[in-house]
Amino acid sequence: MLRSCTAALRTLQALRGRREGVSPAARDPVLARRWFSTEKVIPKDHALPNPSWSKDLRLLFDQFMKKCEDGSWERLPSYKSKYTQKSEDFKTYFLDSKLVKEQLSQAQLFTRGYEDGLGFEYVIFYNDDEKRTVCLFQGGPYLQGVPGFLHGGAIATMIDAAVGMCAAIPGGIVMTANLNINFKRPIPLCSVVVINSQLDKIEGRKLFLSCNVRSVDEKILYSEATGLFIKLDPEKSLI
Ligand SMILES: CCCCCCCC(=O)SCCNC(=O)CCNC(=O)[C@H](O)C(C)(C)COP(=O)(O)OP(=O)(O)OC[C@H]1O[C@@H](n2cnc3c(N)ncnc32)[C@H](O)[C@@H]1OP(=O)(O)O
Repeated sequence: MLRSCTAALRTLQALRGRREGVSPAARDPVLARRWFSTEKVIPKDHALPNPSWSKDLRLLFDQFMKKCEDGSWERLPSYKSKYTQKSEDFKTYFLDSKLVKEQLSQAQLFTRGYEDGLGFEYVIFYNDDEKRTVCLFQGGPYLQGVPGFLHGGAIATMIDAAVGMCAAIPGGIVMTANLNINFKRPIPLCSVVVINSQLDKIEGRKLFLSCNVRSVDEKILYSEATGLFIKLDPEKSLI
């Protein structure tokens, strides 16, 4: 815990130490090359190890990557901001698509908005046969609620994201209609937990899911949740 917190704080200090009044491109030759080059920038996949990841998180990541080798599990990539077909599909549910386009150009995925190690560090794996996801999550120092522990809203966010992926893969364009969480034990800051999500049933446009959050050794049950996700109706606008 201490080591991953230290790595996160080092990132923060490095950011704070940057000289003021100098553009990011002037500070960073790699960034400058990207800005002034015509080559296409490949978005960074954040669901991969970085120096802030603790030993526990790396170990679990390696175990799941092994499980991916026979194709039963799949690692889901994750981007800060990436304009995908899904973003395009979502647009059709908004009346004012010009406004949406402007907003989307600046938009970032909420769970990827922090520098490495400070907020949500996670990777989600999906098993299609079992219609379930496993999310390996390390909550950084910026997610504190009660001193030393994760904020309930941060836990809810991560559960929503993990369960949401479990619903979105079979369901397509879905939104959370209901999320019910029981917080049973506080989660220590910078520790690693495993979020297991399961698709229980589909009734028309409704997808019912359940979820639990456990310690790496599975001995502690931190939270349990159920979620209802609704597949959007192409005939209905959201606004
Ligand atoms: C890949 C992404 C991962 C990230 C995951 C993050 C996901 C999110 O956080 S989404 C953001 C939070 N959610 C929202 O903002 C959604 C706000 N809600 C809405 O827009 C709408 O209520 C919406 C789209 C969910 C459903 O609206 P609509 O399509 O009109 O459905 P509607 O016709 O009212 O209901 C469909 C069925 O669901 C049921 N239902 C809808 N809402 C609920 C609810 N809260 N509880 C129980 N049942 C519900 C209805 O009773 C109906 O059931 P039936 O078919 O049996 O009659």
